[in-house]
Amino acid sequence: MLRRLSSTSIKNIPKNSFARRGIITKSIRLKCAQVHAASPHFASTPRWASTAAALKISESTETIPRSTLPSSRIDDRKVVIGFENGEWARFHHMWLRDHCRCPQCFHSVTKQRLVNTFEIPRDIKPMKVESKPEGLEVIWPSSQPHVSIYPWSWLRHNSYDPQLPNQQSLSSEKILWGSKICETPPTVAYEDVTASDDRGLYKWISNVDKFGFSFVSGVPATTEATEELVERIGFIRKTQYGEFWDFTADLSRGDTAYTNIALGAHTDNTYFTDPCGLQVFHLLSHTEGSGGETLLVDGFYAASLLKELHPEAYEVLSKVGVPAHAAGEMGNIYTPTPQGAYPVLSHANGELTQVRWNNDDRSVMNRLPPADLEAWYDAIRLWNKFLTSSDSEYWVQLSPGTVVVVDNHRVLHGRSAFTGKRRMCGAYVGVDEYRSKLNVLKEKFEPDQVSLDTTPYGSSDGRSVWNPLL
Ligand SMILES: C[N+](C)(C)CCCC[C@H](N)C(=O)O
Ligand SMILES: O=C(O)CCC(=O)C(=O)O
Repeated sequence: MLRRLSSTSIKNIPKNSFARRGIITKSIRLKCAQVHAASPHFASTPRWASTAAALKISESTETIPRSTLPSSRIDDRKVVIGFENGEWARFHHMWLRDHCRCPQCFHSVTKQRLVNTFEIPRDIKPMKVESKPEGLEVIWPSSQPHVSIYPWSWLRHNSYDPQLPNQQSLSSEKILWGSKICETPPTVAYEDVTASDDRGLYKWISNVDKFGFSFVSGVPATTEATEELVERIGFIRKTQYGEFWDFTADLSRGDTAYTNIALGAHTDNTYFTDPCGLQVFHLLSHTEGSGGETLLVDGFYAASLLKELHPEAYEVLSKVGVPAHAAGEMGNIYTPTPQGAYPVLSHANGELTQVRWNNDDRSVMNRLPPADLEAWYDAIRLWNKFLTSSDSEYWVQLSPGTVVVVDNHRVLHGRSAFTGKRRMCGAYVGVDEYRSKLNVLKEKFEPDQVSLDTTPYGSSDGRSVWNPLL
């Protein structure tokens, strides 16, 4: 959830002035601090609060005695854990047995479940539970002889009844940006990204995770070096345009990218069920002409402004599916499955997770109830207004040696028209390959507390079976 904490609601801002020049707004997760340059559009410069809200579950009616270990007791269908700080959580017996991660129940190398969930009696109940230093020990009934141990930090992280606060958030903060990002664009040097210790690679991918894009400077202006760089993130995603592309304005493929016309801010692959995660561009040369500037727009930033100032339009863009196609070559007609199922703004758990927008590739809007049609067009007009505002647009002239990688689920890209001979190369990487690499590098450089707490007795290969991502 991206929220801004401020003493002045943004709603006091005049309806049509949406520029938040220079705001860099971080998502609010467990802590929030806002950095912003007061915008002339603000009726009054809001004081951004910074707060680290740590709420305590005070639902418990029990006063659980403080002790060096959490308390544990068996209820009729759940085990109740009383943590040292007074918080408590309950876990169903069935859930505990299903989540045993001893070597018999969970493959310690493949990290796959071995226990047969469906042979666990629905009314299974522990014979005994005991609080041990390494975690909750559960002794299951002799009819189902088994002893399980659940690390305390893992139980707390996975609490669901209730879900305890302050669990280390596994999703990282997002820094939303407008045109002022041009002052400090996220950049990592090629020599760092290609260093064998992967620290620079982690910095690069972390930039993408945080900002939705990042440059790499000092890259040899060759397809070979660029391809190798992309593959440090993950294998290249092959599409109807090939694998690693080296393209120019020759219409060699049935898409306007292979022309010299201007392309408005868009995300690629809206015609795929699963649009690529990353898109990499490296301008190798541009001679005998001009133009061809690259446009980047933070779709999450634009969406956050739309949500604040035109919540009804935000709602429409979050609900109405948009059909799309790629049909520029006789050998294929791509449409997502199901066609028209995916809105401009997708959400999960109430959070904006993906922007899908390419008005050029949009097919016929033939599923809208007639009464909603004008509202949808009004919504995309507002959306376009936010995307194309000088406050949102970040124009940058790429040059040989500078690679840009873009999170195609968040940042829109485009280009200005150009003349002359322009050669661009790059590739797609799947969203899961990108996120997997980020997970692996986080595990290496910034391991989460649960993994740290449990690795001593939860891993055979350096990856804890209690890793909270599993
Ligand atoms: C392969 N390369 C990136 C050069 C061009 C791909 C065309 C992308 C298409 N216009 C879309 O919006 O998905
Ligand atoms: O040529 C460019 O700079 C970008 C082309 C483009 O938008 C694309 O290939 O998706």
